[in-house]
Amino acid sequence: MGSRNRAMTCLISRLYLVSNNISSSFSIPPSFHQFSLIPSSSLHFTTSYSSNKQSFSNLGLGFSSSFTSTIRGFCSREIMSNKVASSLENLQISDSSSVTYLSAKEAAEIDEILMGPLGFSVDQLMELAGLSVATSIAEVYKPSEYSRILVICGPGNNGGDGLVAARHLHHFGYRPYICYPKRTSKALYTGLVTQLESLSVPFLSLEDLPQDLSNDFDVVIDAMFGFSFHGTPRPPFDDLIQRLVSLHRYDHAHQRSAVIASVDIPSGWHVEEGDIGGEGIKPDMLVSLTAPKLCAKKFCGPHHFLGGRFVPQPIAEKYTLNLPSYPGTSMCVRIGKPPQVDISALRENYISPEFDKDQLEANPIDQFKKWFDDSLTAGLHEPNAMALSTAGKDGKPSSRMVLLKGFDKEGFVWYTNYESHKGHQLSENPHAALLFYWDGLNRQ
Ligand SMILES: NC(=O)C1=CN([C@@H]2O[C@H](COP(=O)(O)OP(=O)(O)OC[C@H]3O[C@@H](n4cnc5c(N)ncnc54)[C@H](O)[C@@H]3O)[C@@H](O)[C@H]2O)[C@H](O)CC1
Ligand SMILES: [K+]
Repeated sequence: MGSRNRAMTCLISRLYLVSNNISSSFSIPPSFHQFSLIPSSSLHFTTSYSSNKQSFSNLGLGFSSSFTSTIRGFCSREIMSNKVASSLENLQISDSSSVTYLSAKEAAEIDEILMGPLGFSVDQLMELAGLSVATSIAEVYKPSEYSRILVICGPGNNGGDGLVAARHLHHFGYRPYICYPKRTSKALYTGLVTQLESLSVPFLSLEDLPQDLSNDFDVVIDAMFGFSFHGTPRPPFDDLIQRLVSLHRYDHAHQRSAVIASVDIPSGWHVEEGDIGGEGIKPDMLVSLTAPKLCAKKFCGPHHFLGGRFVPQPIAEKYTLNLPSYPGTSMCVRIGKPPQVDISALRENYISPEFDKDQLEANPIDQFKKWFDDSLTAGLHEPNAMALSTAGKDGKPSSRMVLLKGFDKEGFVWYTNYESHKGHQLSENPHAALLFYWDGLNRQ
């Protein structure tokens, strides 16, 4: 007990249609082709279950004799197509080839405009930049596997972003360590250091750092230099950059090495030309801020994110910025294609509380209600989404997602058009199956 397999009890495995008169009251609204009024009538299923707990997996549900004829328009085709178009636009813009890249001069100009006529303070922008870095890391590297994070901070604002990111990562459940060898005495920076010290985040000196960073850290955040870097790196950053370069070599020699996440620019790279000699660091993640700089075109790692969700319209217009939209309330958005993955390795090890037959409600609908309430309380996304599987008289099965519209002792209700594929299949063969998948509760 305790494993996902056992906890995932199959609550309803088969629906049984008692009545065959489905076709009796089909009515397709005349405007169907214009308004996509999908539900012209409801298919209403009722249960005929056994109180014997053993028979759960053979639960039989019957077709309701009280056949309701509900018509519910939910979306006009025009609205739908606008929505689809705008999501497709976002997808296209996420293609890195259409995104705007800034020169070092443009990036510095934008900074000046933001902090001049547009009324922002550097503290504000740095806070948002650092939060974007922390959320980007949290999107890809989960604290359960990548808890130990070394943040190497440089002398300028890029270093400040690193200090802010470390604070947020601490609150997200990671264990950050800071290496900040060239500190400035400005109040903004001393404040950031005090905040981290008050959280007992350790500061490591250069001497404290192990030569091989992979032994002690899962992620190294490169917050050494941003868009004001020029020339070749001076000590002690030259050596620190070399340690990150060796991580890449380590990666080839061993199975697992610490991953590198660079803030805005991979440190040591030319801001516009990129890794000129080809001997620089090769980050796994790059979090571009405001808009990617030209060097980001040369970034080949698997995770490119954009952060700094503070660009006002006047700036976007002046620099004709073409950037991906941030989803919902997110502080970061992925640029470009998601990384190629080995599908066979996509597997989570679920650990669930024990669950056995003694805990089951005698009435399967009561059990369903318990679990459905749990999924609502947990705030799961669309807990009423269910896979409906049907097969026509040819026996070929089809599955699709539909939304549960209600349930009671009589059964489960959803709406469909009688002329739909599922409508036809159900009229030919009244057997069907429903499956709910409540991710996050490890239940189906
Ligand atoms: N609008 C935004 O997107 C914001 C971005 N932020 C971050 O700020 C950096 C740019 O910060 P800035 O202070 O201008 O410069 P850097 O951090 O890149 O570094 C300047 C620092 O480095 C020294 N330096 C330059 N070259 C070398 C070298 N070859 N060797 C050693 N040291 C060097 C220089 O003397 C300075 O001391 C941007 O990239 C974002 O990360 C803001 O946080 C918010 C707004
Ligand atoms: K950097």
